[in-house]
Amino acid sequence: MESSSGGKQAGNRAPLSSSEKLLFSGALRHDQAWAVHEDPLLRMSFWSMARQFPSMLGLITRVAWREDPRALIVLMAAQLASGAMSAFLLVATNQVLVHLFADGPTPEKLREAAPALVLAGSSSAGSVLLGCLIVKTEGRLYPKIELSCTTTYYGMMTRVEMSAMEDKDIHRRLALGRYGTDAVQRMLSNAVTITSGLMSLGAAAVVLAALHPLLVAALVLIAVPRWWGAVVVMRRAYASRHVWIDHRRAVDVLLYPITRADATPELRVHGAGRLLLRAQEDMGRTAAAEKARLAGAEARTEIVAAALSGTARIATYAMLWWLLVAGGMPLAAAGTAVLAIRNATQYLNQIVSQLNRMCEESLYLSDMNDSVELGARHAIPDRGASVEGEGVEVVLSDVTFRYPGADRDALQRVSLTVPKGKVVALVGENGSGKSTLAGVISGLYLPTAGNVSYNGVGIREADRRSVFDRIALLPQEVGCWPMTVRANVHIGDADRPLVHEKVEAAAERADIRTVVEELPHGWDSIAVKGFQRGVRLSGGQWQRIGVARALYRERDLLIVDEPTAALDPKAEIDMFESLRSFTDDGVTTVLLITHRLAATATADVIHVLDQGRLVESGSHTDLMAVTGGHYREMYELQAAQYKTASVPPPRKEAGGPFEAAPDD
Ligand SMILES: Nc1ncnc2c1ncn2[C@@H]1O[C@H](COP(=O)(O)OP(=O)(O)OP(=O)(O)O)[C@@H](O)[C@H]1O
Repeated sequence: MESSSGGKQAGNRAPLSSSEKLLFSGALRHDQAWAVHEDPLLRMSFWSMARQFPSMLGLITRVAWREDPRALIVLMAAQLASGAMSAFLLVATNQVLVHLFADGPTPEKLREAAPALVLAGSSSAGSVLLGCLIVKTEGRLYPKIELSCTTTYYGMMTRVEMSAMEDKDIHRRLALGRYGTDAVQRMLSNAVTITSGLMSLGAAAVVLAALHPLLVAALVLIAVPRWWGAVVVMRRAYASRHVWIDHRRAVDVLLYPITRADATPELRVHGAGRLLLRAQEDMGRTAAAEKARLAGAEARTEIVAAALSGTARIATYAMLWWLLVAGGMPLAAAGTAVLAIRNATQYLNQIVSQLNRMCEESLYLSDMNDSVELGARHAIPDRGASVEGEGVEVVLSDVTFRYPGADRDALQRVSLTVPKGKVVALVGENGSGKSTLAGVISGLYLPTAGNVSYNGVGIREADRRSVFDRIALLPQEVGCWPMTVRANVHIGDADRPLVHEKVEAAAERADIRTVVEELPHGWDSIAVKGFQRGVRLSGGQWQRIGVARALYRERDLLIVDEPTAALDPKAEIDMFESLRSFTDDGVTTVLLITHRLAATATADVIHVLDQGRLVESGSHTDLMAVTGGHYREMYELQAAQYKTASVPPPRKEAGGPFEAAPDD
């Protein structure tokens, strides 16, 4: 019955507000892990959850065993003992009641009840101590499990092939695993509570069965409506949460830009802020109405469950009455039965609610296991032949590359050599495949067909770490890490110890040292606003940090993709001169991707790409000699832009402020 109500809730979407229609052309639905699990959770029934419990317990126990077997043993033993304490407490309570309800003078009854009282007190004290031991052991075990899962998961993510990250489905499955790192800890906590609950419930059931077998049946009758109510309410809570989360996140999406400094001018000048505020009010009202409707439904379910359970309870007390009067049950046994039923109902509620949560967490944990396995299948191999020798020569033979899911090749049968100690330029129109080719040359992408070799070692046979170890990258978009400016340079060679003098030298060559040293906190400035010592660097300054990072790395092949896009003209000229000088040692190679053809003119070799094909190669002079050639055409187009002899005069408007003085 619970699954059907869950399904009904899933269909109960809050009505669309006019703001959602205006801004999102419908409801803004998120593509997140919880959204992926929405339907499975809503379909899950209590019985399917109960059936899954042993396998979930197995899953979590294996993780805990791997991290700290001793803590796991202590935890399990403490739980068993805690269940035993519950049983002792009930039995002792029963004995106390037997003695108190017996005939005879009160002092004597109390004396006889004393051993049972001591047992009851010891059991309670034992339960408390065991509870403390459980808390302490959990505190020892949980962080270890979380740390290990986090390290495993993020470690896997850093080793996955780029092409797997580019594959939408693989990336989505990999990314889903992120939620499992927290889930594992919560799941263990759920498992602990459920196991303790089951132990205590078992103890209560044994005591009830010993008092009278019918009492166990009565317990089930009392409990079933409560379980039903709890599960229905929880299913609705899921549905409500998902409706509400989408809404709330949509509101967050709207409100977030208001807090951002870079959005401020448009918000104020264009009135965008008022539009966003109106939208959040509008959507907030819709969400509130939906929540109120769900709260009403929950109240009705509670009433039905309480009425059914209450009726069963009355019937149980009537049965106890009958057993007392006609069946010869002692009053003490009836008292114990009432206590056992009350305790058992509490344990049941606890088990249902924790089981429900555990099922949700288990979906995230199995996502994490799935993504770690998937990541291992797509991991960059960490063994193979090492790339030896001074400098590196890269040879591409008939390389074709297609991005996962793309319907055409980004590179088609490209063959070229990137020789040692030279400046090699890659040019071509937007989308012609330059960055893709740089990705293939750097070993980030494996060719779909053809081969790439480094000093004669093929990419498929090479130990990729030794390929990466030969390369320094300066990508189009420099990574802006939320750490100090110093660390932002050092991250270029993160496997080696930080050497501040080297950081300074690299910054000097990248012409950013003075800028950094003039910051209020110098090299200790955090390169993101919003933190203490935080600073905001400009686009051009970040580009120079990127250059410093690549220089700090000091490797044989420096790949620079559009290094000057954010630089002013003087900095651009300096940058190209500086790049050229790196090859002076005759070993370092610079692979330069740029649209500024004035810079490529001094390159040793220029490769021209067009729609993924290599169409021309040679020096500037060679390529300019090709009549109707791609390179020559592009070069002449750019050169023409700078011949600015004929800047158009301002438009004449009668009486306007820029009207030229009439010729006399
Ligand atoms: N991650 C990706 N997934 C799918 N297709 C991609 C991806 N990156 C690039 N492409 C496609 O591959 C082709 C080559 O893109 P690439 O970025 O290599 O061109 P480019 O010459 O560097 O362009 P630009 O000068 O604009 O930087 C383009 O058609 C582009 O749409």
